[in-house]
Amino acid sequence: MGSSTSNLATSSSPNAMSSKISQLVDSTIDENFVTVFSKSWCPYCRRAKNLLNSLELPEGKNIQVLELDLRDDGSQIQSYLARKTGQTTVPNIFINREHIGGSDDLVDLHKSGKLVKLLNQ
Ligand SMILES: N[C@@H](CCC(=O)N[C@@H](CS)C(=O)NCC(=O)O)C(=O)O
Repeated sequence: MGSSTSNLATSSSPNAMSSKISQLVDSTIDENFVTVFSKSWCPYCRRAKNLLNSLELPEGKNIQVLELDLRDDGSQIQSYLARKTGQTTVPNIFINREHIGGSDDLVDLHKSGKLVKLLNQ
């Protein structure tokens, strides 16, 4: 599981900053099979990451985790995610570009058998 430590908190203008944040979030979701926007101390995030790590991913498919509390641009990413998905909490999970929701949504998907199908599509 990867974890990005770079950040975009620069001295750019607010508009340039927000466009960089949206590009970062959208390209991360596009370029990774699973993306988890997380916080390192969050128990729901831990549960989601543990569940995803316990499942086999097809060859070449990856999980990218961004720990928002460890980044200077974390609160801007969280605000953009709230606008994009309507979800204000972490974890905020995407699989194959599809917004899944949070930890409870992921666990429900797993219980119904749909998570394994989503991971193997
Ligand atoms: N039902 C949600 C609960 C998630 C939740 O409450 N996350 C907390 C952190 S553990 C949160 O995002 N709090 C607001 C924040 O950190 O900004 C889920 O299953 O994902």
